[in-house]
Amino acid sequence: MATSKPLSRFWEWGKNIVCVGRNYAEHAKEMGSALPAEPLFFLKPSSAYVREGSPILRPYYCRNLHHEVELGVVIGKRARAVSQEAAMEHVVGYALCLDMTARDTQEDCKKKGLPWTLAKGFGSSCPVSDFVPKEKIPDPHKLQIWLKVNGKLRQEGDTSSMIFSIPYLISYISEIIPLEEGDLILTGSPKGVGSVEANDEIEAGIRDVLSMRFKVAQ
Ligand SMILES: O=C([O-])CC(=O)C(=O)O
Ligand SMILES: [Mg+2]
Repeated sequence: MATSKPLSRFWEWGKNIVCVGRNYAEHAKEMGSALPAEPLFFLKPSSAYVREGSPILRPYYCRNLHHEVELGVVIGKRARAVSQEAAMEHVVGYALCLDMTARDTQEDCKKKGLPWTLAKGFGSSCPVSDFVPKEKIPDPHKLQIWLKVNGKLRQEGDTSSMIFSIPYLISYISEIIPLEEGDLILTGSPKGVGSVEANDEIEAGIRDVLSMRFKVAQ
């Protein structure tokens, strides 16, 4: 049974990967997008996970693969229409995640009014770090997340700049999508997203907590 596995291996049995978009004003601005009045979200399949040691694969139809570094929130207890006040009781921990995006495909989908699945949901579109238990992060809204490509800093953001807080996101999403143990919420990317090529090395981290490395392959 899935739930008998230790939580530190959530990516092996996590079901839903819910990704929040435009949750940092400066990233919405760099994309030329309006600020959302309510959270915008989309899904990745659970087969999108990649762990360190395996490469991020660029889908064959993509010519502009972008990195987005995001704080991931791991759900530890089923959440259905939970209040903001109760939301954090449903969190068991965190992970650092990359929302890998076929940016050219996404632009095309936006123009045609099509869903973002091809742009956001391909295999290996969700690299994840080790699981970090909730106790290790006293305040998830006071974290600095960063990302380097080939040693050069590209993204640096503070989770205090999120437009919608983690309790708000859990409450809002759980009214629409029942969240289950092992599900992961990606909380959106700060500014500085950009392209990666085959053989590039992405390093990303949560300052004072963890870092991770991934190679990009064709
Ligand atoms: O593709 C986008 O810009 C939306 C998104 O995922 C984010 O803001 O993290
Ligand atoms: Mg994103």
